[in-house]
Formats: sequence, C-alpha cells, structure tokens
Amino acid sequence: MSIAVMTSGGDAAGMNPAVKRFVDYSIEKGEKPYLIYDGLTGLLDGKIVEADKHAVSGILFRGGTILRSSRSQRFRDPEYRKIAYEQLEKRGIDKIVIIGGDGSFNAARVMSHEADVAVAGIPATIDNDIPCTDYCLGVDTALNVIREAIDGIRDTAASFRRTFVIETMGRNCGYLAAMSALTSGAEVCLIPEVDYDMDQITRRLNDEITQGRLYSIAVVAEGVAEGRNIAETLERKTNMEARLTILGHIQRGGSPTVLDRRMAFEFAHTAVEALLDGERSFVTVTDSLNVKTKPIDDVLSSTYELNPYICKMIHPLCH
Ligand SMILES: Nc1ncnc2c1ncn2[C@@H]1O[C@H](COP(=O)(O)OP(=O)(O)O)[C@@H](O)[C@H]1O
Ligand SMILES: O=P(O)(O)OC[C@H]1O[C@](O)(COP(=O)(O)O)[C@@H](O)[C@@H]1O
Repeated sequence: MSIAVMTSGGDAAGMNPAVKRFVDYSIEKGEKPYLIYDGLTGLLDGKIVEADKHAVSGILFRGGTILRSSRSQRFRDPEYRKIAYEQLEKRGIDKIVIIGGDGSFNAARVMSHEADVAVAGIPATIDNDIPCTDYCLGVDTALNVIREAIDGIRDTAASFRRTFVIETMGRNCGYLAAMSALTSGAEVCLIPEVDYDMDQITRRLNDEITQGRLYSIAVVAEGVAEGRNIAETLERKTNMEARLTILGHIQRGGSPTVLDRRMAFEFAHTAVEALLDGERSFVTVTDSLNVKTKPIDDVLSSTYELNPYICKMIHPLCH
C-alpha cells in the first residue's frame, strides 16, 4: 500500500519544504510516495503522480506550493467523494498527508470515516487559527513580509506628518495583526478578538501629537472593519492626514523563513512516521512556544545538550 500528500486551502510558505520532507522520508522508509496535484479538486480528477526524489529537488526555498492548491465545492458532496476514494483505491493509496487549514482537516476526517484511508493533517495557514497548535506553516514568513512592509512605510511616515493604516490578512483571527503591531512598534492595533474604543484611541493620539508625535502606525486585521473606514475616522478625529495600505496576498508569498522550513521538516517527518506506525486520524501540532520560568539553580546545575531529536534528524547527513 502507498502514501500520498496534497496541499489544500490557502497556500502558505512552508508547504514546499513539507512536501520535500514527505517524499524524502517516505522513500527512506521504503514507501512509494504519491503527489496529489491541485488539492481536493485534483484528487477527484485523478491528478496523482508517483514521486521520486527528483520530483522535489530545488523546491525547499520556494514559496507557495508546487503541488498547487484549491477550495473544492465538489468534495463537499458525498457522491463526488466516492470518485476520490476510487482514485485512491486504484493506486493502492491508504495513507494521506493533507497540508492545509481546518477546512482541509474537516475534509480529511470525512475521508477517514468514509473510506479505508488513514489521514494526517499538517497545519498550514498564515492565519495561525488552528486549535491545539502554537504554530501553523506560513505564519513566520507572512510576519516577516508584513514587518518589511511596515518598516518601509515607517520610512515614508517619518518623512511626513501622517497616520498610516495597514490592513493585514487573517480572516477572523487577529494573530498576524497583533504580532505585527507588537514587533513593529505600532501605536494602534485593532483585532477581532479585542473590543476597541475609537474615541479613547484618538484622544491618546491627540495627546501624543500635542507632545510632538509626528506620525503614527495603525495595524488593522481584515476581520475587524474596512481599513478605509478606520483611516477616515483617524484622519477626521486627529486632524492628521491618513493613508491606507492593504497588504493583501503579498502576505502569502515569499521564500519560507528558517522557522517555516524547520517546522515543515518536523511536521512532515512526524506525520509520515506516525502513519507508518499505524496512527489513523491525527494532526501534527507543536506547543514549543510557551514561555515559562525555571529556578536559576536548576539552569546552572544542568548541562546543555543538543536536542536528541535534532541529532536523529542529522544522522543521515553524517553517514
Ligand atoms: N466538512 C467538510 N466536508 C468535506 N469537505 C470539506 C469540509 N470542510 C472543508 N472541506 C473541503 O476542504 C477545502 C479546504 O477548506 P478551506 O476552508 O477552504 O481551507 P483551509 O484548509 O485553508 O481552512 C474546502 O474547499 C472543501 O473542499
Ligand atoms: O485567497 P483567498 O481565497 O482570497 O482567501 C483569502 C483568505 O485566505 C487567507 O489568506 C488564508 O486563509 P486559509 O489558510 O484559512 O485558507 C486569509 O487570511 C484570507 O482571508
């Protein structure tokens, strides 16, 4: 029996390194890996190709997904899904890795219930809105794209007396906007999860303008309100000219950052390993980003060791 991979839903940087690790590790484990092109649409249409190492060489540093992606209405229909299961059965595929968001995981769960197929989800969405995991592929790359944009806008902002409103993606989740505002030193941040008070915000800005503030930056998540309306309100209430920048799909592009490549590698490795161990319906998750405290004595009495997991990963490169 064989193992396959697809990317589904909104594309995200890190999908390509995950596909590469999936193929390389499957081959290393003696499996026959398949690539499903065009996400769930491609599964229905049989766009499924057996992969060798060559198929995934030179993709590690590329943004987007070489497998392409889709959002499929047909897949929501049980009659169409029977066609998908026939496509898998014909090729002897009984294990699938789906790299995508929670929508794609819903599709994966349906598959595991209706057909004899084990499914693994790898979280990938710039929105970072999948429960039970601290991190989804694409987030760090998107944050760096936003950071670069805000740094650039700050250059021109500092040369004028203006307010700049920057609208980020994230659908109904404020993660991208919040992290961008914190790491770029924005004066204002509006996200769907936190109530805001425009009167209070403009009073604060007006006080700061009186004390010499020359410009300000407001980061607004797309799920909050029209950025244009926020810019108009800020301009009217602070008497400072406002400009709006909607970053849009540029946030989904770009070469994956080191963190996205590393997490792609670990998620894909773990997904393949667990499927081969017989796990049937799961998502790879991480909670490594929690910050906590440790007594200083504990730290100083311990010895640093390179994480054994990293040593295991590097092992094939040493032999
Ligand atoms: N409950 C469901 N049953 C079957 N397929 C689903 C279900 N929910 C989502 N899907 C499929 O998953 C696809 C990807 O979901 P979407 O929400 O668009 O992206 P993401 O995976 O990024 O959240 C949808 O276009 C649809 O084909
Ligand atoms: O590319 P589309 O279909 O216009 O979708 C835009 C949406 O996709 C995203 O970029 C990513 O969302 P998903 O990863 O959940 O698909 C959202 O932030 C944005 O609202």
